[in-house]
Parts: sequence; structure tokens; C-alpha cells
Amino acid sequence: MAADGPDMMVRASGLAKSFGEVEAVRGVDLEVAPGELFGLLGPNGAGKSTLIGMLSTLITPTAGTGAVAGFDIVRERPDVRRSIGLVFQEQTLDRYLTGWYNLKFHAEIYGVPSHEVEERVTRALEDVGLWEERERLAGTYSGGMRRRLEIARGLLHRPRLLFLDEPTAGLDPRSREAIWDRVRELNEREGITVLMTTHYLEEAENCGRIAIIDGGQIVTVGTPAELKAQIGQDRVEIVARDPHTLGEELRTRLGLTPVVQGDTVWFTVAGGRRFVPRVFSEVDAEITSVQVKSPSLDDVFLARTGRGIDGPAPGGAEPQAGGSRR
Ligand SMILES: Nc1ncnc2c1ncn2[C@@H]1O[C@H](COP(=O)(O)OP(=O)(O)OP(=O)(O)O)[C@@H](O)[C@H]1O
Repeated sequence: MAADGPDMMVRASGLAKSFGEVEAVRGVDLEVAPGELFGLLGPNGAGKSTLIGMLSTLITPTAGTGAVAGFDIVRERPDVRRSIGLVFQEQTLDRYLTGWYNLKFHAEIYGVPSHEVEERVTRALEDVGLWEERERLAGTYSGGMRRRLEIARGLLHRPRLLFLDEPTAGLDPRSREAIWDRVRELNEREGITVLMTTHYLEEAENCGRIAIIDGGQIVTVGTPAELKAQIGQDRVEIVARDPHTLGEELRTRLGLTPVVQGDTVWFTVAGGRRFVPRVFSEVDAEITSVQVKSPSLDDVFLARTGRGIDGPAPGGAEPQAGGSRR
């Protein structure tokens, strides 16, 4: 790595991994710049963990190449490992040690110089807001606190890049928010590059850029705003006294394909706000209220993959190839 650091913190080209018949990751190209807070968004089984596993050198790729912090993920494994912090979904803390000793123990095992252990453990606990709780047994921590302790552990060797695999999965909203506060701080204040996976759409909104991954392939990459802008359509929701009549009028007089749900009729259209006056001038049905909603990441996911993030893959277990739906 050059003294001033690599131009890309993560670079993958055609990266692929098969487990027997299962093509978990099918040729991923990805670039993450230093300082980014980057999210991999995809449903269960999309290949997120396998991709992070390859980038963190724990899984050997079947094909393609990758570099992390400027080091090759196959030929320069120790250098990659020194550059990254890893927080995986499985919990591996010792419940019978205090927060402090969990970190001290880890620092010693992983070769942090002994005269630096105290300072690094202190700093890592402060970084995740657990300094006050350092004397408590990890087993008495809440789920959110344990996850923060794991993040602290991932920071002990001062990595430039932090991989977080579903860091908030299974946590309540308050704990999720606390984790996010810390992740944002680490990213903004400390300049640590963060590559995280999530299947929560609202969390993906917090990332600077996201890649939507489905069926082992990246189907689109961009800032949340860019991805939403590409959809180009707003959702107009109209509550009406007689929604079926309104739906029929929207179809026949304005050429729309509205959906009637209860007392609401909705449709998508480019420039929704500018379109609404036309609805009022063209239809006779009585309208109670109108709402225009900009596209959400849910809409982006639907448009890019053909289903909602929690929905089943079309055609059963076989993952959907992204290409045909772009
Ligand atoms: N060690 C393995 N052996 C066999 N198949 C595997 C292995 N690891 C992952 N897979 C399969 O590869 C595909 C991608 O899995 P992966 O765990 O990477 O997805 P994911 O997006 O991280 O999902 P989740 O959010 O559920 O962890 C799945 O079909 C999974 O069953």
C-alpha cells in the first residue's frame, strides 16, 4: 500500500464463489473509495455474507480478483487482515468476562503490543459508548450493547476498513439507532471506511452509496438519491368516496393503470406533483385527499429485482438473475 493509501479501499472484479451447485456470488464488480459508508442491500441468501467473506479473506473465491486496502485478497491475506476489522452475525463474545476483559483478552491474543493494550481497549470502549459499562459481565449486556462490544473488538487493531455483516439484525429500534450513531461517528470522525450488509431498507438510506445485490449479482449501485431518481416515477395516492369509479376514470380518461386498495387508489407517474391538477380537471369522482410520494428504496428494489426485499424469489428457490430486469 502506498504511504498515502490505496486509491480504492475495495476493488473487486468478476468475483465469484460457488458452493458445489450453488452459485452464491456470480461475478461481482465493485469499487469502494476510502472514507465511504457503503451498504450492500439484499434479501436473505443474496450472497452478501459470501461476498464479505471473500473480501475479508475467510472464503477463497472460485473466480475473479479482489483487493482490499491495496492488497490482493488471495495472495496477500495477512496484509488484508491487518487492514480490516470484522463484525459478523454470530456472536463470539465471552459472556463470563467483563466488557473490558473481552477486549483485553482479544487484544493480547491478536498481538497488540502490551504497552498499547490499555490505551486501545479504552479508546475502543469509548468509541462505541461502553466505557461506563466496562466492568459488567458481557452476559448481562443487552443485545445492542453486545453488538457494540463486538464492533469495539473489531476496532482494536485500528483497521482502516470495517466490515459489518448485518450489525443491527434482531435488535430493537433504539439499539439499532445507537449502533448507527457509532458507525456514523467512526466513519465521519475517524475516517474509517465502512462496508456493511443489511436487509433493512430504512438503514440503507443512511449509507453514502449502496449496491443492491440479488441472486449473487449486483443489480445496481449509487447513492440512495440517485437510485430513487433513476426510477423516475412518483406514487400518487388518492382517497376517494367511490374508489372504483375513480379508478375507472383514471384508466379511461388519463390512460393510467391504477390499483384500488380499500378506499385508496394509487398509481405511479413521472412528475407526480405536476400531474395532480390534471386528475382534478379530468375526473368526476369525489376526491377526499391526495398524497404524492417520491420513490422509496423499496420501489427501487422492486424495479431492479422484480420483487419486494422480503418477497420470495420469482420461480421458487432459484435465485433471480439481475440482468433481464435492469
Ligand atoms: N458454506 C456454504 N455451503 C453451501 N452453500 C452456502 C454456503 N454459504 C452460503 N451458501 C449459499 O450461498 C447463497 C448465498 O448465501 P449468503 O449467506 O452469502 O447470503 P446473504 O445475502 O448473506 O444472506 P443472509 O442475509 O441470510 O446471511 C445461499 O444460497 C446460501 O445457502
